[in-house]
Amino acid sequence: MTERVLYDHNIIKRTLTRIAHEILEKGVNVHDLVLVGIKRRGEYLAARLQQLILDIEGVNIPLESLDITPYRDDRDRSANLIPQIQNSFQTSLTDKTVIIVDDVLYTGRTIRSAMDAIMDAGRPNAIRLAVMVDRGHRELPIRADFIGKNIPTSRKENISVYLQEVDGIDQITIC
Ligand SMILES: O=P(O)(O)OC[C@H]1O[C@H](OP(=O)(O)OP(=O)(O)O)[C@H](O)[C@@H]1O
Ligand SMILES: O=c1cc[nH]c(=O)[nH]1
Repeated sequence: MTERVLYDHNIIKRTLTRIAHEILEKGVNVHDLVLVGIKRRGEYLAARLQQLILDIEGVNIPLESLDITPYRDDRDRSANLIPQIQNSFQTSLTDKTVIIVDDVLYTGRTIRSAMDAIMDAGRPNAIRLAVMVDRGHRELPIRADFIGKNIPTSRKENISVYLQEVDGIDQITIC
């Protein structure tokens, strides 16, 4: 199938700026926020949000990245991988408002894994979710609090979020 560009660099930039403002408008104390970007592209989106919030509010919010692999529901459960991740956050998440950041929200399984990893590391006051694209087809009762673009898809379609830091270009495509 042909790959079609839906959104370019300018729209991605504008969308992230809007999400940064929405996060700040939510009424939480900006000093209680922690961003957790899901590897791999969520990590870079979270870093961009961190910079935007610094530009807007003058506050440098802690940024963490998370590899959810040990928490996947299709992992080999005989391998005892979970303890390795328990101390992987530099920032204490207890009593914080943790904002998980990812590029695409689909079945919701990645976010379920991320929430388990976060809960194993501490007891946040709240966990919120920011995604660049919500493509639907949830298999779990998970929704995003901050959504860049809602892109209705069929299961056969594929959404790709390309980022400068990883792919050398910013664009969102469907194929
Ligand atoms: O809601 P879900 O069904 O869990 O899907 C969303 C996840 O799928 C993609 O990651 P993928 O597993 O393809 O790995 P990648 O980040 O390396 O692209 C995407 O980056 C999200 O993290
Ligand atoms: O736990 C997970 C995470 C992502 N994808 C899955 O299928 N399971």
